Amino acid sequence: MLSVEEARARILAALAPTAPETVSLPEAWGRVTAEPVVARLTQPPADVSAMDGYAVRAADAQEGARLRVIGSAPAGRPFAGAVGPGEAVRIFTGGFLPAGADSILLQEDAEAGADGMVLVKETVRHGRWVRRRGLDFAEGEAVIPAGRRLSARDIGLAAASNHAWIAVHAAPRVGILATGDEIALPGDPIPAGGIVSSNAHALAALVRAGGGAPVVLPIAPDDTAAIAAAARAAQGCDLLVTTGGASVGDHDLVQQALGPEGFALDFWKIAMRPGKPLIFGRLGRTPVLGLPGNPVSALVCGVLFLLPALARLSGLPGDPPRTRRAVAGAPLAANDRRQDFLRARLEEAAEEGPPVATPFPVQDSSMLATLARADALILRPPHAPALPAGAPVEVIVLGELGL
Ligand SMILES: Nc1nc2c(c(=O)[nH]1)N[C@H]1C(S)=C(S)[C@@H](COP(=O)(O)OP(=O)(O)OC[C@H]3O[C@@H](n4cnc5c(N)ncnc54)[C@H](O)[C@@H]3O)O[C@H]1N2
Ligand code: MOO
Repeated sequence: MLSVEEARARILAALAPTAPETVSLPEAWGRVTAEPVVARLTQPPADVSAMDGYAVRAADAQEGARLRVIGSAPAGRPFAGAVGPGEAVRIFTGGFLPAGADSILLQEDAEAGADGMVLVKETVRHGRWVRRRGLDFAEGEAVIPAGRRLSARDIGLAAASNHAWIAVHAAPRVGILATGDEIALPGDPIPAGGIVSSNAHALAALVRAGGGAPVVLPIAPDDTAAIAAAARAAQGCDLLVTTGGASVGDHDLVQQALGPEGFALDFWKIAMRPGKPLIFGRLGRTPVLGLPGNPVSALVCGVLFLLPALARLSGLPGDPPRTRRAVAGAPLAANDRRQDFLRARLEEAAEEGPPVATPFPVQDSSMLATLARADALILRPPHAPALPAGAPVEVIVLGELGL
């Protein structure tokens, strides 16, 4: 059995970022830049006022001085002339600083007279309230690097630097194929001995959280021909994810079904719990991630392997999920050779210190309710010794992953 780290490394090594495409700014949020965004202008384009007030020469604007107001410079309508000695120009936030002026007299520090003069009530410091040309960024500057997932802030920056379109990696299309005779879609009639399929829906949501576009395929029964046909249909996807049929039972048919289709197995089985019978390989050009059917196993494998795979396909490195330090809220048993991921509640420490992670007492991999209520997964490395309550542990915080 492979370690979690080795399995993840092999999955990532087999994946390449999707091709770039050009999308409009509102579409670009959450996507990963395929090339740097280079500013097409300098911002601000000129020295501008940061406040409403008067553009003045600081040398003239001593407390008690009276300056002649010779014009006005609102944002978008620069004053054409120049400010000479003893003069001022009425200016508003964002207005271009007129020639000759070097500072702004704040409106609150001035008193306009009916005679076209303005009284300086507070001495003006040279350069005060002037935003220099290029303060924010300069034309030609790479304001956003390639390989960055675009935040709302980045979208604003791209717009300000005069880009209406951005080259990003295509959102990875992930085919999701749930298999099993016993499963039915929520709301559909449930066959005798059947259960409702939760995996496809949960995984589709996880794919969205990871920046991908889920393509949920119809459920395939435990029948090699049906599984093969469904998998063939999904070959246009950047990744095919199956759930169920990954284990050793007579009805666990994913490998049997895909074999004759030319499936090349990379590995099967990982030293982890839940999630041992994970399959990874390639069907033609399409990488295939075969997740176990147990709902918690499928989602935990989704966190550990599918999210990094989505990141890699999206143009990011595909780092493992970030772990944080916590302390055990209950004693933990010694672990065997499989790395364990325990569903746990996470609570702030009573006093200062790391949060407290308390595992749910029953960790059966069919139990979705405990997964939904869990805030975190406690990592228990292979062969970890028993730990008392209060001992330090590493946790993956599920909320941080958007799950
Ligand atoms: N003799 C052994 N039996 C099992 C082993 C083993 O090593 N030796 N491994 C166990 C482990 S661990 C897991 S995990 C499961 C994984 O099995 P499969 O991937 O083959 O999944 P299925 O057998 O098809 O289903 C398992 C379980 O999950 C339910 N299921 C399946 N699909 C869905 C779905 N879309 N939504 C909700 N629930 C689903 C299914 O009804 C089963 O109850 O194998 C163990 N057995
Ligand atoms: O690994 Mo299975 O996923 O333990 O239930």
